[in-house]
Amino acid sequence: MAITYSEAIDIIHNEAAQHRRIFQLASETVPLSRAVNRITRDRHCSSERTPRWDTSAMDGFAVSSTTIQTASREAPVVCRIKETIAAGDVGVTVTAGDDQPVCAEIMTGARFPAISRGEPFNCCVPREDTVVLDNAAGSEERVVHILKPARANQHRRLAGEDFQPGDTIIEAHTVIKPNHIMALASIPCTSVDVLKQPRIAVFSTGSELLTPSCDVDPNYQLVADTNGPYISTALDRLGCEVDFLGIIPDNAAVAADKISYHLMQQRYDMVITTGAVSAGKFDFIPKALEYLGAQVLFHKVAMRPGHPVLFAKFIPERGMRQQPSPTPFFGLPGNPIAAAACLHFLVRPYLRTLLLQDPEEPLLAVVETDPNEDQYQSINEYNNHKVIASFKPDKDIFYPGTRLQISHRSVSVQIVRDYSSAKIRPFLRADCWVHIPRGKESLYAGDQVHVYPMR
Ligand SMILES: Nc1nc2c(c(=O)[nH]1)N[C@H]1C(S)=C(S)[C@@H](COP(=O)(O)OP(=O)(O)OC[C@H]3O[C@@H](n4cnc5c(N)ncnc54)[C@H](O)[C@@H]3O)O[C@H]1N2
Ligand code: MOO
Repeated sequence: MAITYSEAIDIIHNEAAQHRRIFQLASETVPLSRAVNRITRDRHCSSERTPRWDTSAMDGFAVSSTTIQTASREAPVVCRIKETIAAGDVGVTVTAGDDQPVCAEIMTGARFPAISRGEPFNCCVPREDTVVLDNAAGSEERVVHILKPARANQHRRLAGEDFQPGDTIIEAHTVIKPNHIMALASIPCTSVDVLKQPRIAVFSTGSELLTPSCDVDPNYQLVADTNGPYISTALDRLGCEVDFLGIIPDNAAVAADKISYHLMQQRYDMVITTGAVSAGKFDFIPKALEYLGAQVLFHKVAMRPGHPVLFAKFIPERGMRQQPSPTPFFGLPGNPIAAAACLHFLVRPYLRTLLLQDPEEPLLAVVETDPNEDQYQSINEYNNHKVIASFKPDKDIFYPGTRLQISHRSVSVQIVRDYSSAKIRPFLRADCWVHIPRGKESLYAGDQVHVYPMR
């Protein structure tokens, strides 16, 4: 008897919550270059102001805006160039002259110079608004004709206008994205303490699956393994350390042996298989779990696709080297889109709870008809709203969809056409999942639904 999707989620949260302390305590320090997609253990704040000094935003000349306020093409203000300052140079003080205004040639990002006396340098005139004259014969000093006035602080980046000491760069327990890496590097930080990465063993099952090395006998209808690569790469993108451990043939004892070998090694925090969980003669996963003494937490969930999914835990044998905690096991269904849906809506919630993340927040979207699909447009009209799909209200449904338009207020979505849990072509067009909760019998154009982007 299948349990409901929300019952399944409760069981999953409950199990994952029992293990999350291990992940929190077993954090590690990684260089910034390997931190993307990992989860911070602590909040990171800037300890410095950035930029550390006032710097120039343009290549040009640091001057006092007062000195050049009358500058024009017809009557340029002529300044002596006393210094040339590159980004990264130490701070300099320009000696003021008695007869003629002075300035410093300054590059983008270079620190603004001080001046020994008089009006401070408070702006940069871009090189394009000046004419530099060659050295006069026998003179070391160059001069520049400033052709335009400038406001105070023009092209000048003030110290601390980016980060101030104490500004939060990233909160604790947050997934590190490339923009965090940029900000962390700027403060500067070279390594981060992150939560332990879940290590996951993935197997495909089925004697019909092609292995990369096998010779194809034309008498057999062999199937390419799509779940192994999909599940492994999707988990990798979620920040897990994944080992794809190959294909298990249709044999419960072989499966039990393979899984038990890895459980004994205590290398993995989770085991995932795809296939062999429904009602067929060769659906051996439940039998293999029995051999291994696993505790089945649920088998079959009222969801589509993914109905035959199985969740269990391996209880460690007494007397193992270190007494580990139970290892969770997900037996995802073999149909590729069912495996993908179960990964998103069952395995991911487990991992989020484990890694101290809140449940994924869906987007709210309006369902639209697909103008190329006339099948539903002629039938089932109700209040002028076209019926997009009808279903038995006894399960949660997850359709692959395509997001059409995002404005600041709404997203609209189309269900992909020709959907089937065994067909890969419609899934190729999808960029999100649409969740239709249990209890709904028809989906009308204009209905609001929850949408989960595929990443
Ligand atoms: N009598 C019943 N039959 C089926 C039921 C049911 O409740 N009663 N459930 C159906 C549903 S829903 C699904 S989903 C599938 C899932 O079955 P299994 O998890 O047992 O998967 P298999 O039978 O091993 O394979 C199903 C299908 O998927 C292909 N497959 C399997 N693994 C892979 C892979 N790694 N890459 C690509 N394709 C794979 C396999 O060749 C089969 O075609 O069961 C329904 N049947
Ligand atoms: O999980 Mo099955 O679709 O519902 O193929």
